[in-house]
Amino acid sequence: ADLSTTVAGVHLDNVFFNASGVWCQHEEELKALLESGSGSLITKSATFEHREGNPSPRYLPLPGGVGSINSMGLPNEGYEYYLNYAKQFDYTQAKPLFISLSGLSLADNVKMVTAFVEADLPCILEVNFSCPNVPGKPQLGYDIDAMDAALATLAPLIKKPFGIKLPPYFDIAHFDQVAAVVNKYDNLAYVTCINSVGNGLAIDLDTETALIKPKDGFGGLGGLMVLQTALANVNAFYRRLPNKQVIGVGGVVSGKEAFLHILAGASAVQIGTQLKEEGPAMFDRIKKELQEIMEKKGYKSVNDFRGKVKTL
Ligand SMILES: CC(C)(C)CCc1c(C(=O)O)[nH]c(=O)[nH]c1=O
Repeated sequence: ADLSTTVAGVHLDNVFFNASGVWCQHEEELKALLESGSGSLITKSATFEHREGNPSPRYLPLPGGVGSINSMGLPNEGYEYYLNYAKQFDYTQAKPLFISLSGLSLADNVKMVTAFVEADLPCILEVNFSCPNVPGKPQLGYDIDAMDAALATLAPLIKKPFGIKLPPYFDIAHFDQVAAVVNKYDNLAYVTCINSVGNGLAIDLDTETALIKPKDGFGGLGGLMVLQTALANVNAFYRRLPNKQVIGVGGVVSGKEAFLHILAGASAVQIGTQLKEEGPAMFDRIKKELQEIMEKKGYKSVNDFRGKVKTL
C-alpha cells in the first residue's frame, strides 16, 4: 500500500513524522529521525535565544498508557542552531525538513523568519501559534485578532508555502473564526492540528502531589486521551479549508489512529507521546500497521480514503 503524500508542495515517501518538540531538539536526535522509517522530520520550536526551559520533572507519561503531560518551557538551541542545521541539510535525500518557529514576540518571529527567508532554503517553515502572547493574554492561537495580525505580517515575509501549528479548539464558532482567518492567506498552505490540550493537571494519589514541577503541575496533555479532540480539529479544518491541507497530530499510538486521522482529512500524521516513549523504531511498526489496515480494507493509497469519514 502506498503511504506517500504531499504537504505544502513537497513530497513525503510516507505520511509519518515526529510532532515538533519530540526527538528533535539536537542534531543527533534529528539524525536518528533521518535514519528512521519516518517520512519527514520537524525541529523543536525555536526561539531567538537559546533556552534551558523549565525545571524537571517537566514531561511524564501518564499511568495506563492514556497519554502524557508536559510543561517543557520551550527548551531549544536558539534559532541560529536550526538555521545552520537547515543550511547543511541534504535536501537530495527523500525526507523534507520542516522548521518550527515559536518566537516569544511577533518581533522575534519576524527576525527569525527574515533570517530563514534570506537563506532561501528548501525547508518548510511552521509557526507555532501556541507560542506565548502578551502576559495576561491567552496564547496566540486563542487570540483571533492577534493571530490575524501575526499572519498579516508573517505571510508576506515568508512568501513561500508555510504552515502554522494550532492549539485544539472546542467550540464550533472558534473553528469558523479561525478558518476565516486562515483562508485569508494564500501561502498559508497547511495547519497542523493539534498542539497539546492546554493546562491539564496530573496528580499522584499516594503522594497527593502534582506530577510535574513547573506551573504548579499544569501542563499540556498529549497521547491517546486527546485522540477524539484531535480528530475533530483535523476534520473541522479539513471541511473549512478547501484549498489547504491539515497535518494531524494527537493520540496516534498505532496504525489504527493514523488511519482515523487520514479518514478525518489529514495529509500527514505526526506522533509525539508515543515517539517519546518508544523511540524512532516506532515508525516502522506504525507504517506496517497502517498498511495492514489499508490492505484489509482494499485501499491502495492514502489518497483513496483521505477525508472520507462518513456521517450517519
Ligand atoms: C507551550 C509553549 C512553551 C508556549 C510552546 C512550546 C510547547 C511546549 C513546551 O515547550 O512546553 N509543549 C507543548 O506541548 N507544546 C508547545 O507548543
